[in-house]
This record gives sequence, C-alpha cells and structure tokens, in this order.
Amino acid sequence: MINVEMMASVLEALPDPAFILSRSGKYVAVFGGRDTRYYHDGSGLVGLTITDLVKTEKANWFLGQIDRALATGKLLVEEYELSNRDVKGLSDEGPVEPIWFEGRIQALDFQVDDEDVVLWVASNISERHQLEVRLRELSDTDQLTGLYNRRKLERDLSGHYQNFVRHRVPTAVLMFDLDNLKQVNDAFGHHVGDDMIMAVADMCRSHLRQNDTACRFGGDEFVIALPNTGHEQASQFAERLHQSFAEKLSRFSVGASTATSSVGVTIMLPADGSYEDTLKRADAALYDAKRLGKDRVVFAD
Ligand SMILES: Nc1nc2c(ncn2[C@@H]2O[C@H](COP(=O)(O)OP(=O)(O)OP(=O)(O)O)[C@@H](O)[C@H]2O)c(=O)[nH]1
Repeated sequence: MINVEMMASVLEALPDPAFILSRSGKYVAVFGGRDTRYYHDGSGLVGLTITDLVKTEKANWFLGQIDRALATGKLLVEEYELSNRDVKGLSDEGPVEPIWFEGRIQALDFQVDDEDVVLWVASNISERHQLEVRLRELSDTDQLTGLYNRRKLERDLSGHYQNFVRHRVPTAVLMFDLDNLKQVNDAFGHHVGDDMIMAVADMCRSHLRQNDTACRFGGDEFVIALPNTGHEQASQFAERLHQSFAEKLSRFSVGASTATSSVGVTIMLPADGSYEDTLKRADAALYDAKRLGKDRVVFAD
C-alpha cells in the first residue's frame, strides 16, 4: 500500500511542477518540478502571491484563469509565455526568448485558509512551440524567394477585406508578372531565370512597409497587398516598383526581349463581394498590361 509519506515523495518526484494556487493568487504549495532541464526550483514561491512576482497585466491573466477553472470545475488547458519582462524585479536586459508553458488547471474540492484552490500543472513546451512557429512560417512561405505564398496572402486579404467593409480602411492590390522570363530561361538557363525571380523578391522586400504582404502567386506572377493605401498612393507605388524593376532587371534582357514587368493595380471597392473580386480585377488589369505591349502599369477601377 502507498502510505502518506510515500505519496509525498511521489509528489516531490514529479518532473513537471504542480502548484496549489488560491483564488487570490497565493502559492499555497509547490510539488515536483524535478526536471532541471526545464524548471528552476519553485519551493521558494510558497507563501507568495502571483501579484508579488509577476507584472500586473500578466498577473491578472493568471488570476482570470484561476477564476475560470473554479467557475467551471473543468480541466482548463492554456498555453502562455513568461519572459524576464513579465517577472518583477528583473531587468529588461538578458535573454529575450520567453519560455512557453502549457498550464493544466483544475479546481480542487477543498479550501485552504477559507479560500478556494486550484491545482496548476505547468509544462515547459518551448521546443514544441518553436517547432510550431517554424512550421507555420514554412507553410506560409515560398521556398525559392522567401516571400509569402498564396495561402498567407489569401488570409491577409481576407482580413483587409473585413477592415474595408467594417471600417472603410482602403486597401490596394498589385498583381504583376515578369515579361519574357521564358526567353531568359532559354537563353541563359533556368538558374538565371531563378536569379531574376529572386532579384524581384528582394526589390519587393525593400519597397514594402511592415504590414504590406508580398507573395509569389505562381511561377513568375506576384501579388502585393497594401493595407491603408488608396488609389493615388497605390498608383505611385506601382510606378515606382515598375521603374525599379526596369532598372535592376535590365541585365537579364535577351536582345529585344526586355526583362521588365507588367503590373495590374486596383483598390478594394464597395461593390466587391469578397477580396476575390479585387484580386480578379487586378488580374484583369495585368492582362490588359500584357495585351497593350507589356512593360507598363495599368490601373483598374
Ligand atoms: N527559372 C524559372 N522559371 C520559371 C519559374 N516558374 C515559372 N517559370 C517560367 O516562367 C515562364 C512563365 O510563362 P510566361 O509568363 O508565359 O512566360 P514569359 O516569357 O514571362 O511571357 P510573358 O509573361 O508573356 O512575357 C515559363 O517559361 C516558366 O517555365 C521558376 O521558378 N524559375
């Protein structure tokens, strides 16, 4: 039979730390946390309260979770990060990487010092979290250029469309396609065509603001979403980009087949039923730019 002493030693041996926390955020008891790869010794926390240790905003989040677990009586699972910025008394210098935890929080059916209490088991999931972030980045990124891919663009455009409908935030969309890439490939080889595509990606990056999204839409076709951008600004941006492509890509030209770009531009309009309507209009403008002889910007509205 397992007796009380044995039970206490089992609790102490737990690899993940288990806290008993009161409704007011007091550390009533701390067990385990013996896996020193991931955890500091938490025994010194007993008797302190969360608000003594953690800055107000984060402390309020912890108290909110305790309240929620007590109200529902169900197991609550929450992921959260803690960095030295969140802990009182530490300087903002030092490692900036936060530690990510999965907290599993369960109301207990007894009180301590007339207060309701929960069991809070914290597991260090930093490695898993980093892997998830990296996977998300990879699934949103075009391999050759490092620009975003179509999936991420569509997500962003969907958000911009909501902002346009609800708050009338103007958004512009540029779709462009390289001129004569086939001749570049045929004359110099596919790897030079790749260099041209990568040069375009670098130029996009250098022209964009933080919230703009540039994506490789297909082979030599790209789309840029410009939130908070109206007709006039979008036209100027497109002309500037087109000009800078012409200057920087001229070294790829094959005789009369110039290494230039054709650009279609539009903005979200009240008649658009979704961002797809905006995208279709940009595509039609791009088609017109090609039809009219390439190497130009066409605005559709
Ligand atoms: N090097 C390279 N070429 C690509 C890549 N993706 C697509 N292409 C080529 O780009 C060309 C795209 O077709 P088009 O747009 O009709 O070719 P284009 O010569 O640019 O024709 P215009 O757009 O009419 O000027 C095809 O020849 C594809 O093989 C890529 O990743 N690398």
